[in-house]
Amino acid sequence: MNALAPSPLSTGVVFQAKKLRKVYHTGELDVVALHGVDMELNAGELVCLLGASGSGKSTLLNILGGLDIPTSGELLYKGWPLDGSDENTLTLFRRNCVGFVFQFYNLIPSLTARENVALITSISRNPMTPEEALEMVGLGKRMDHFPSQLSGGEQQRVAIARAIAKRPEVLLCDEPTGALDVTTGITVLEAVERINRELGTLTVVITHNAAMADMADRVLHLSDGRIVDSHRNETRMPAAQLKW
Ligand SMILES: Nc1ncnc2c1ncn2[C@@H]1O[C@H](COP(=O)(O)OP(=O)(O)OP(=O)(O)O)[C@@H](O)[C@H]1O
Repeated sequence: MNALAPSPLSTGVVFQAKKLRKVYHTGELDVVALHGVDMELNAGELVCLLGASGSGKSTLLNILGGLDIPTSGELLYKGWPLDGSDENTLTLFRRNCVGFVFQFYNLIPSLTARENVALITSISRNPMTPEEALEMVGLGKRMDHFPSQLSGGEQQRVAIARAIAKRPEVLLCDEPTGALDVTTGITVLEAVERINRELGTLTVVITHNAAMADMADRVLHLSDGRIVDSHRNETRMPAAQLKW
C-alpha cells in the first residue's frame, strides 16, 4: 500500500533524518538554523523537543511536517523523501499523514467548534466525524459553541480535534500550551496524551518547559541547531501529574 495514502498506523521507523541542515538566507546574512541533525522517530512515540529560543525547534518541526524543506541532508517518511525532491510526495504527505497544532489556535471565529473541525473532515479520505474528534478532546458538550464562547484551553482542544480528525500518522505540536496557564495547559496535554495513547499517533511536542518532558517516551534536546542529548523515560508521567 502507498505509505502516503490514509492507512492503518504502521510500526517501526516513521521518520529518518540524516545530516539535516537548514540555512535561512536573509539579505546578506545566512542563519544556520539546523547544523546536521540525525535522528529517527518511531511509530506511536510521544517525543518532546526541548531547547532554548532560537535552537531550531520550529524549523525542525516545520521540516518534519512538510511545511518547509531542508537546505541539504535527507529526510525520509516511511522511505519517502520529504526533502523537496518530489513536490507530489510532499503534498500527499501534508494532506494525509500529518496534523499540526500551533501555539495560537487559528480557528475561524464565525464557525462553531463542530464546523471548524468539519472543514477538515469534509476534505479527508477516511476521517472521524467532527463529533468523534471533539469527544476525544473532551469537548463533546461544547460542539456548537463559537471560539469566542470557549476558553483558550478549549479553543486549543478544538484545534487538536481539527488536527487529528483525518487520523494522521503524525501529530506535530509547536508550543501547544505556550499561551495558556498551567491548569489549562495540562488539560491540553491530557488531550495530546490521550490521542497518542488511543490512536497510536506519533506525536512530537515542542516546548521550552523541561517539566513537560516527563510525559514523553523520549526527549530530544536541541541547542544551536544540533541534537545535543536524547534520552528515554523509563515511565511516562501522566500529564495530569505534571507541575511547573
Ligand atoms: N524565516 C526565517 N528567516 C530567517 N531566519 C529564521 C527564520 N526562521 C527562523 N530563523 C532563525 O533560525 C533559528 C532557529 O529558529 P527556530 O524558530 O527554529 O527556533 P526555535 O527553537 O523554534 O525558537 P523559539 O522557541 O523562539 O520559537 C533562529 O536563529 C531564527 O532567528
